[in-house]
Amino acid sequence: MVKNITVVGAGSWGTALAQVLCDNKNQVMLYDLNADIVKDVNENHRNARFFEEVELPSSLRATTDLKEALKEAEFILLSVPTKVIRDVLKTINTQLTHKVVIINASKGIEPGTHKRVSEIVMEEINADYLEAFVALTGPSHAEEVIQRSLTTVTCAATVVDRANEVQKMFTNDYFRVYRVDDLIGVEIGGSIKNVIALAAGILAGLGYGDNPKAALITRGLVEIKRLGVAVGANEETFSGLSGLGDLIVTCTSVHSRNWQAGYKIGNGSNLQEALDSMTMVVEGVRTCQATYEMAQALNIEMPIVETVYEVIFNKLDPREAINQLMSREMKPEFY
Ligand SMILES: NC(=O)C1=CN([C@@H]2O[C@H](COP(=O)(O)OP(=O)(O)OC[C@H]3O[C@@H](n4cnc5c(N)ncnc54)[C@H](O)[C@@H]3O)[C@@H](O)[C@H]2O)C=CC1
Ligand SMILES: O=C(CO)COP(=O)(O)O
Repeated sequence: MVKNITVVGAGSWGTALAQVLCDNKNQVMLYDLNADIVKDVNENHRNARFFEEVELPSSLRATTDLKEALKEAEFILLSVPTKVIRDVLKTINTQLTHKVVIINASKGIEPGTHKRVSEIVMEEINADYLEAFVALTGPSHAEEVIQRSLTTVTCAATVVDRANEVQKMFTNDYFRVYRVDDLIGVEIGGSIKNVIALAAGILAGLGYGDNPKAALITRGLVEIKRLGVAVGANEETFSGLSGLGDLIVTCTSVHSRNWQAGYKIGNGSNLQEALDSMTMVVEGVRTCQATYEMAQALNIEMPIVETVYEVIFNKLDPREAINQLMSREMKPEFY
């Protein structure tokens, strides 16, 4: 059955997911503050800011008018940087006149509050208008999804039936959605992998090869799992698409914005220079702050996250950072 979906954020991820939904014959409206993007989608069936060569489905519409965008929406798909999510939700809340399902595709944890996006949604959207929350996450770079290249992700929901529905809405011959009953786990895995991806980029920028990359992915996953289990996630979730899967793709792909920012830092830029040279959001920076705070507050050992924090926020020299990690006290691999 045709669904009516409003995608909030016409960046690279929102646009790629909107195309999947259009391919599946849904009615899709993109909402963005950027009037040039909206005009480009409506007039040229393109979003040249992010995908120069791609012709988008002609059924895809876009608007800068949030009220208009929400009028018919049964589902709202969030794909804006997590830094703006709370404010965007506050505005959405003032405009809603009917119940919606909110699907979140953004990845991050809020510094200070340590809230996941599902928790921010519950705080900001009037419960009378929120039918369910669904997280959609996994190894999926927009640059490949927009080419309709094979991709698998997973979803987790506050209402099981809605996870089934979202699976059906998105799944087709190139995009396959699993489901998992662990909202905390998928949100933690999808967010903290970006911090480890910054580290992977730093290593590459310093000229290191595959051995430390494999070590970083493996030990990074241990840290993500430690924190995740401490805040109520199931350990098994981290072996899945939202955990290991997303960690692999973000630590190994040149498409990754977090990897790219890390690479510039490894190459000698400071954080600000690295961010200034990027046009897209680098979520790992804010999530590094949040994860570092959580690790301190919960007394959880996260040496890689702490090291990334020292490099990006306190200007610790990346080579010295690696020396410190490599010379930590010897211990068993599992304890
Ligand atoms: N790009 C990717 O391959 C993937 C991205 N994600 C996540 O999706 C989220 C968005 O990422 P990208 O699409 O890469 O970001 P992006 O930087 O490409 O686009 C963000 C879009 O949000 C819009 N925006 C910013 N503030 C807004 C507001 N207040 N109201 C409406 N629109 C606003 C911007 O104009 C821009 O078009 C991030 O959390 C990212 O981690 C998740 C999976 C894949
Ligand atoms: O989450 C992503 C891939 O699954 C996107 O990661 P980047 O934001 O680092 O590009």
